Amino acid sequence: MLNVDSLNQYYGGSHILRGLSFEAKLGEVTVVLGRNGVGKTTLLKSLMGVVPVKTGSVTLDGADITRQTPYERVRAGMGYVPQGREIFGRLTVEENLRMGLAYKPASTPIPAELFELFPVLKQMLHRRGGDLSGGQQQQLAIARALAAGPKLLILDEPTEGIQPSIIKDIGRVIRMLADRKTMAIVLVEQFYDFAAELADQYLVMERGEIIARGRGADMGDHGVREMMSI
Ligand SMILES: Nc1ncnc2c1ncn2[C@@H]1O[C@H](COP(=O)(O)OP(=O)(O)OP(=O)(O)O)[C@@H](O)[C@H]1O
Repeated sequence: MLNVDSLNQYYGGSHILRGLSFEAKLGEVTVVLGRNGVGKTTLLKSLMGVVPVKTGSVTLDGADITRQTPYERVRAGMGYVPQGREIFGRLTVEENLRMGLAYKPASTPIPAELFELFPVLKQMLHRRGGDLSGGQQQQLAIARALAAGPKLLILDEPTEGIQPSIIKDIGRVIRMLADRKTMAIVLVEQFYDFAAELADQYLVMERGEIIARGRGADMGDHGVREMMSI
């Protein structure tokens, strides 16, 4: 589904991503772990085309998207939930969801399923995004990314600053989406327990490199929690 090959990324003279290669498969949650500043967000921004890839390639369903704009990537089937959610605070929940359908004809309805996944959004449809709690905003950001029916969903620390009950709800939705086998999911996460519960595959990053990888079920045996806390 998603293939990343020898990806290198720089900010000015700093070498941020160092030859990353991995595959994210349909029906699987690929969790990317690592401490602050190791390059996880930069990796996701590179996958989305928010920062241009220096060298290496990104392939989605066999199509090389390395040089595509973020807009083209959304059209190609990528959905992005950025760190910090980036909800439009002055727009309503409905208008935020419509943003996720921006490239479709204006008459395209908001998929009813989004309200089944996140019932709170239905109740809040006409409220401003900025008036929602952090957890509700996170659910809105995920729903917005799902609106156009992506085949790859990318999430950057969806549990950051969110209360436990909503973290559980978000975890359930991510698992359910993966189990449908119509989507690949790449999840950047620092909350180990949440990551371990969802991971089919894990990657651990350190200073721009993948230093460990394996199946989610083996994270405990492989000492991944300890890698995060050193
Ligand atoms: N726009 C930028 N210009 C220059 N350096 C940057 C920029 N954005 C990030 N960096 C640096 O690149 C490195 C990787 O940052 P990145 O945000 O990708 O890490 P991260 O693993 O996502 O960390 P966090 O969990 O804190 O978000 C850090 O050293 C950071 O200071």
